[in-house]
Amino acid sequence: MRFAIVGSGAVGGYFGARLVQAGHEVTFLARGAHLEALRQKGLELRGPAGDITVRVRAESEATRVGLVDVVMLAVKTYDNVTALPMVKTLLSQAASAQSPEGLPAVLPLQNGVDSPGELAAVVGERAVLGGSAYISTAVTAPGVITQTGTHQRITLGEFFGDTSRLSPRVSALKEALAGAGIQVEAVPDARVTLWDKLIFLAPFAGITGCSRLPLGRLWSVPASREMYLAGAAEVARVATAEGVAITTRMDALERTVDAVNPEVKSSLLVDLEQGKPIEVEALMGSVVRRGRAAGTPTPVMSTFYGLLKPHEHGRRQP
Ligand SMILES: NC(=O)C1=CN([C@@H]2O[C@H](COP(=O)(O)OP(=O)(O)OC[C@H]3O[C@@H](n4cnc5c(N)ncnc54)[C@H](OP(=O)(O)O)[C@@H]3O)[C@@H](O)[C@H]2O)C=CC1
Ligand SMILES: CC(C)(CO)C(=O)C(=O)O
Repeated sequence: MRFAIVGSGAVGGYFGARLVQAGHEVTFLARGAHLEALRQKGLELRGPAGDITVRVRAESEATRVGLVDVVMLAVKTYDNVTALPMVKTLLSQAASAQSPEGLPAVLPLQNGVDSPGELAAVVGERAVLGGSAYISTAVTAPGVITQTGTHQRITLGEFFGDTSRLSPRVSALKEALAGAGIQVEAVPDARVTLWDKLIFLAPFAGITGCSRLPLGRLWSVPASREMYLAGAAEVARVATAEGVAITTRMDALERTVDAVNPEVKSSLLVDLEQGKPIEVEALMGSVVRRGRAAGTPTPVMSTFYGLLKPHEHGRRQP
């Protein structure tokens, strides 16, 4: 398959490199020193399974890519404003070459539940899938992506249209990903998995970000634990109010958090500590706005939102 990766950082770079290794035709859209490193030295993956370097095709301009079957969108959500026009260019180049399965398509791998809608506003619903990444990676130097732990998984499915069954294009993409050694789960309705992840992640990012503490210090304090669970219940109620058949059960969520390494910080807290912009809109703002629209109160998530919003741009100028 022909892939373009828009945002070749921690997530896009990792999964893109696995696809290159499996023989797929992959173009990495990147910028700055990372782009130069990808061109000069290739993409280096460091991790528990060993270190590898793959030679890659890296571009800064979407117009130079040519025909693709799948675009993976993996910039931070606050960079969608510059990334979505690139996705539009990539898909419009391939629009006349629609396959019987319904490709080309775009697979967002971002956190939160807003990305498919934001994409659809730019490229139309038909091309848009829903996806989530479960991995812990970071760009640790230009051209270098370091993985912590061994988990790496993509969940994908349809987000618009017929979400009652696995679509042919989801099945085709699942095969390509699985063939590249990526753990992959294909689901009929990606809205469910995106919301299930947000129920866990939004209050986790909120409480660790506001307290500047890793999970373990919070989870052992009953008042903090209650606050996390109240936030999670708010996100779950908003999902239900939107008609999404979430699968998260609160007792199971508690067990999930029990099992998380107590030293783990949310990526939002890591970004805050490093003075980087944070995905406060995609994680907290989205829940607050959607709750308001559905008439579902979100007092805990609104508190996280109000406390984190001033840090939205980090040290970057808005
Ligand atoms: N990292 C992880 O372990 C996980 C991340 N996620 C989610 O995945 C998404 C991506 O996160 P992550 O991979 O960590 O982010 P990164 O910052 O590591 O990677 C994003 C990359 O996209 C680049 N980029 C942004 N805008 C453009 C543009 N217009 N043109 C070219 N390149 C661009 C960035 O460049 P620059 O550095 O110059 O800004 C950066 O290299 C987020 O929504 C995150 O929440 C989900 C699960 C796990
Ligand atoms: C929960 C965690 C740390 C898992 O990698 C995550 O996805 C995030 O904080 O963004």
